[in-house]
Amino acid sequence: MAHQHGSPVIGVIGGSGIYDIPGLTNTRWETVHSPFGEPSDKLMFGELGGQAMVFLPRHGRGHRIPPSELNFRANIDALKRAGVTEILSVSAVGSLREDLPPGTFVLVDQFIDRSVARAKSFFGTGLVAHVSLAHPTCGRLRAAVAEACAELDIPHQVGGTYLVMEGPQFSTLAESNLYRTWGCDVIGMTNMPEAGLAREAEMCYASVAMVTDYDCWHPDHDNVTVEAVVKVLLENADKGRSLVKATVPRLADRAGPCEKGCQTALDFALITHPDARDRTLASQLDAVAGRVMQPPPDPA
Ligand SMILES: CSC[C@H]1O[C@H](OP(=O)(O)O)[C@H](O)[C@@H]1O
Ligand SMILES: Nc1ncnc2[nH]cnc12
Repeated sequence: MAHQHGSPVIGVIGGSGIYDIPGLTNTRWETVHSPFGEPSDKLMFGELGGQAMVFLPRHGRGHRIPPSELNFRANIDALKRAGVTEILSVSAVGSLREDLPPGTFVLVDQFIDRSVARAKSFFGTGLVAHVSLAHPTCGRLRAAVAEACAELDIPHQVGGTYLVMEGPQFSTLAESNLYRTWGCDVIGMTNMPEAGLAREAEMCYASVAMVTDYDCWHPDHDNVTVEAVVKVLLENADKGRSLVKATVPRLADRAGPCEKGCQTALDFALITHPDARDRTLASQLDAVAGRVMQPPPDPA
């Protein structure tokens, strides 16, 4: 699917509890290959109210893949190849604040990344790039999600800091308390490097964090378990899906590239001289960085 500016294509990455989006029309599951490896699953192409969209279950259908084994690069690269311009991520998170009880949706604007065992960039030796992550999520996309939350009467907070932990074990009490002193709002295991890679791929990225538990710091609540997370997710997954359905049509008439600069993030990011570029890496980056790469010179 080649992308034309003026026709946004929304990609939804569904986290724990969101393995499909019922109600899409003209759907088909398709394998999309990436030079960075295999994405978590096939991509589901479809339409919502006449708006093209693509869905990817982050952990694969059946929740097969743990956070540290997710191929974030393949997932983002595959969505880019599928023509996606804006990514809406839906995730389960623990709350680090009393006033964000289970059932609240936090529209994340910042991350503290404590993940340690993940490939964090598409770029590397032979093609070095540094993009800005000062504002790691897209304000334009977040505003559309906020409007949809208000319309659907979903309890939500616009803005919030998501602490990314490596997992798969949940936090210790000392860690949970530390993250609270850092001013973090919610905790999860997946939004980084996902958001950073979306920025490198010049795609808008917004994160809807659905609070499922109080992690392990709250004296009046049990420590988080998968059972508790799944129970709250089952109560909230329909709201998450409705939110996607209410957000996607709001983006249909947004012509042109994002004014926040997400879709021009690579304009001043590449630092390796064209003559010094690694041809293999450059060719793998055709989808992510093709817009800004001069073809490497032929060897003499
Ligand atoms: C099932 S609890 C832990 C699991 O849930 C979250 O996943 P996602 O962000 O994809 O919804 C969390 O990050 C962990 O991966
Ligand atoms: N408390 C928690 N910590 C990490 N990831 C989570 N996903 C849902 N709840 C979580």
